[in-house]
Amino acid sequence: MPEPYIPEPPAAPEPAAAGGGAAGAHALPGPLWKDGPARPGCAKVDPIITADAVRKSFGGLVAVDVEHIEIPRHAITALIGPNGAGKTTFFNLLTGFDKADRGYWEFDGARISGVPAWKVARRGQVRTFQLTKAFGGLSVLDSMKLGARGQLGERFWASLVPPLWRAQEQRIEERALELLTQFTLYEKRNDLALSMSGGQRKLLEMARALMSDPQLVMLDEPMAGVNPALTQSLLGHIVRLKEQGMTVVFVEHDMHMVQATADWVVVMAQGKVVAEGVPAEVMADPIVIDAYLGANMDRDLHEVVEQIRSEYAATHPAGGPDDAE
Ligand SMILES: Nc1ncnc2c1ncn2[C@@H]1O[C@H](COP(=O)(O)OP(=O)(O)OP(=O)(O)O)[C@@H](O)[C@H]1O
Repeated sequence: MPEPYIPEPPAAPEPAAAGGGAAGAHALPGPLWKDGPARPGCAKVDPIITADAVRKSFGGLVAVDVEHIEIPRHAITALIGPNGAGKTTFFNLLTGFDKADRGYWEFDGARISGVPAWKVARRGQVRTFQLTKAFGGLSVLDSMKLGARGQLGERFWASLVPPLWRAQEQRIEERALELLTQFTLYEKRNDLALSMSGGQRKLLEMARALMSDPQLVMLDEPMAGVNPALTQSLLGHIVRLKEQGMTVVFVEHDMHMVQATADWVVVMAQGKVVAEGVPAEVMADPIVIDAYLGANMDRDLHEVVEQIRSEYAATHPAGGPDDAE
């Protein structure tokens, strides 16, 4: 289980780099944002998502209240924040899995607010879930095939022309096997998906999301409940998605993972975006530290860390027993 992290200001944070990115191995070609210092809602050079006045409440509780946000294209953005900050709810809204009270958002220049999840996915924006979805009694390969977009075989006219759907079926199977190989799950292709470890199911979910050749992949706590060996492998896969030209947004509690992977960090607290920027600067931001510690600043830090750890453990059961790959 990943441990929650209380950010500590680094001794000398790096100034905003021209590339705006984190790990040098996969540096970006140019800055991600425009006009002055990074701040909540700052304009991006090339946003893939733009959202305005997004609000969602549950009874009297305002879970999400985001004024304006832009997600940079071809970058890895980490969405962080304390438990209950509204991260998953915001994911659900952007991907059409939940309905906002109000708000407008665009994906790749076209409105997708109010668009249902399956249509959002068809347009090229897919997501995975914090707790891996049930795969029913399907084999690994069959659950991959279900992730394919626009299967001709499902269409009436195509069903009248068997060669058409056969060709489509074959392409889908080839793509599934290719992705299973990439995600080191090829040997498991005929196993029941349910028989796999929690970490392997996370890999399968990520691989399945790619069956529709998305432009944007949103991962909700991809590393939660995953053992350290598989965590490294998942990190590698996330970085590779960007190298393959995709944009990635992921929710993560472990700041070491965020620093190792993200080019950009968005911090939510109490439903709002309270900070944005490159990882080193965001971690040093007193607003971020305050968001994590809240009203606990006067308490012993170890005591606070232990409390947050136990709260996190109680609300985030492991996804299942983990095997190494
Ligand atoms: N279906 C729901 N019904 C009622 N309240 C909800 C519902 N979903 C979320 N909430 C509440 O909305 C707030 C934001 O929850 P959300 O799960 O989005 O936060 P989060 O930042 O993803 O938290 P975590 O890091 O613990 O997963 C919380 O107070 C939560 O209890």
